[in-house]
Amino acid sequence: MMQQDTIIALATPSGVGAISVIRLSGDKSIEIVDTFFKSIKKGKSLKTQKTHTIHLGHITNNDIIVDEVLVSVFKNPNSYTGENVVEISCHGSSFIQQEIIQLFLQNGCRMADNGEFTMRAFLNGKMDLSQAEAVADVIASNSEASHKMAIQQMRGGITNELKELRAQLLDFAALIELELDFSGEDVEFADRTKFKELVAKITFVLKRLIDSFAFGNAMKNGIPVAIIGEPNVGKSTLLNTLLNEEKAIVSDIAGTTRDAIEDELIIDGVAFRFIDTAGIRETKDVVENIGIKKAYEKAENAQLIIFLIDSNKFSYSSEDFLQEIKTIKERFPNKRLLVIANKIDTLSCHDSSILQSEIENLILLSAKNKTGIEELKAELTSLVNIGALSNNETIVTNSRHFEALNNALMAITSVQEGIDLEISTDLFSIDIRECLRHLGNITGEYDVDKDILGHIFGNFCIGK
Ligand SMILES: Nc1nc2c(c(=O)[nH]1)N(C=O)[C@@H](CNc1ccc(C(=O)N[C@@H](CCC(=O)O)C(=O)O)cc1)CN2
Ligand SMILES: Nc1nc2c(ncn2[C@@H]2O[C@H](COP(=O)(O)OP(=O)(O)OP(=O)(O)O)[C@@H](O)[C@H]2O)c(=O)[nH]1
Ligand SMILES: [Mg+2]
Repeated sequence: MMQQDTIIALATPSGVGAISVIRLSGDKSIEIVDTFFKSIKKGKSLKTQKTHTIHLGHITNNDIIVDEVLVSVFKNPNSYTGENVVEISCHGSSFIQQEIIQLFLQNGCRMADNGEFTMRAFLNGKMDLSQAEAVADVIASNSEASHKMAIQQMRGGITNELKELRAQLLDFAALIELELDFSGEDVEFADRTKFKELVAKITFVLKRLIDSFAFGNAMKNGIPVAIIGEPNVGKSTLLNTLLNEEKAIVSDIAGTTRDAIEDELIIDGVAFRFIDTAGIRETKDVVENIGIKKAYEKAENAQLIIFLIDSNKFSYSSEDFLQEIKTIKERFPNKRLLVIANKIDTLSCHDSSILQSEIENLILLSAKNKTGIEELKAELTSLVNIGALSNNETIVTNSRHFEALNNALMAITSVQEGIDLEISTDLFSIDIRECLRHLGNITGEYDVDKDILGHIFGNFCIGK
């Protein structure tokens, strides 16, 4: 499916830089650039150059030199898009970038849409859809973990995981459908034992991939960590200390924070999204109550909860202190909870050692004096199991893939039920086809809906 137009876009960020790259793709890209390119070697034409070669010369317009440039030539089908591609590396002035792009727009090119280079790479079979999607993730990755997952995906992670199983299922689908053609004659082409094994294997792999999504999604977008506790315990101070920035207002007035305030911090290659919330207490203030409700919601949706208590509370009453921890644990029975005693600087050494010894797994820190912060960070990273990442297991991070995997699992479960109930083959052959369709959706194997492509590539930047 060859695209007709030759497209052009700035591949590097707009604005001034040392060098900028302008990229063209399409049938006519080489000859269009050739018209305005004067090689330093007299009479050298780009059209006769080999693929993957670089040429020094000038881009000229009506004999006026626009810039001295390096031009790279990639020839169909040996390029990123699979089409003829030309890249012009010019000096990174905004004026030069615009002059060159305008020149080619007036001479047979059109502006590329968002992600159109990568969409063409997909349409020309250079990569499958899940790999093309991963290109956007690679560009967006901002931590070691998100980068690792995106690169793995771009290299075909999920595709490789499913390719073989899908091919085997396809074979069975064909055999079973063949049986249907001979339905009167009671023949069995498909080996039932092998088929059952395959269905079990597919179910197993799908479940593992589906299970990886919660982790993968959190790692990609930053693991949400809600900071909650009573007013004035130092939640906003902790947020600011972690971020090393005066992000939230701090004051000794109880009820300072109303709205949830959040920002991302990368610790040991993992992105965490810390969410400071309104202090939880009984109040008649309408706005404050909205904030408190929100605090509970944030905690509910977070992956981890940091529960902050003022250490001084322990000095007044260790029972109240313990009761508060108990209450919050009961409120969030299914959450990872980190209990932190703050303002440890105001406690005597004696009191803090009692505190430490009496309560298990308590982290003591001073958000204000920045002590105990490294211990907290170490605790946070230890709670995140990045073992899966280092084992190079495929981790699903894309919600479109997650949905397709769930649909495929539903279909294969129906197949399994069909086998168990020994219903006639023609009934579950539909479910096999359904499963194949959903698996094919991930890689874009079947005719992909134009809207879906538009949606996927519309989120890319221009020039990618
Ligand atoms: N200058 C530049 N840098 C870039 C890209 C690009 O398009 N241009 N890329 C864009 O994202 C990435 C690299 N990806 C690329 C993937 C394939 C091919 C390519 O030419 N493939 C051919 C030939 C392979 C060969 O024979 O060496 C092919 O697949 O047939 C180029 C870049 C990152 N860096
Ligand atoms: N001594 C001491 N004071 C602290 C510490 N952390 C915070 N504070 C002080 O405690 C007061 C309340 O701090 P905030 O960070 O605004 O408390 P908060 O939990 O966000 O309060 P609300 O937003 O009202 O729920 C401020 O005066 C801080 O300076 C600490 O570690 N030691
Ligand atoms: Mg606050």
